[in-house]
Amino acid sequence: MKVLKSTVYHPIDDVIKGENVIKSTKVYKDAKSFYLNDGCLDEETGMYDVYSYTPDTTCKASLNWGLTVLYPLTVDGECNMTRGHWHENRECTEIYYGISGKGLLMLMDEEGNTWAEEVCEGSLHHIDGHFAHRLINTGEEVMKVAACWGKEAGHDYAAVEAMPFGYRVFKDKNGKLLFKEVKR
Ligand SMILES: O=P(O)(O)OC[C@H]1O[C@](O)(CO)[C@@H](O)[C@@H]1O
Repeated sequence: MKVLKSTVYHPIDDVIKGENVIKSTKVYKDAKSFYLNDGCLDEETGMYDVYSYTPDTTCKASLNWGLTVLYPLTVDGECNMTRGHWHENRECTEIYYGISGKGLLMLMDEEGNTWAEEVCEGSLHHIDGHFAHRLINTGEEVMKVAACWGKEAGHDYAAVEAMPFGYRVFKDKNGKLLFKEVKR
């Protein structure tokens, strides 16, 4: 029997490396519209990195593997977060796996009801395809979260812009979290 080496590696304390892995970085100038106020950060500040491994296959139900690395920053007191999206294909679910750091997985249903799950090392999260999702780093360390989702899922950002998440998460000097309800 032929035994092959994997073409992709994801050491738990590192990032995904190998064939068909793409890294994208969101810098402040492209992320500032997500926040309530301008944090006056340098425009090129790296807010988060997303590594995506998309296997080379024609199978429609193929899965992607990803890693989000969210830096411990605040923007005028608001915790650093991903843009957030629904899947274009609401039948596609996603699983998140907390690797390190701590934060929240904010979820919102199609009526706008918003809640969150605590994300920490080892936490596993199933995201229903009908829920918008966003990661928020509420800690003092880099937050790393792995994800597995269907290649056919797509990203629907427009729906989140039309109906933003119901809360914003701020942190005071003592690290106490404050959840501010968004008026719609
Ligand atoms: O594009 P957004 O909303 O910033 O989200 C990035 C997220 O997208 C994914 O790559 C796939 O849903 C997640 O792993 C990651 O957290």
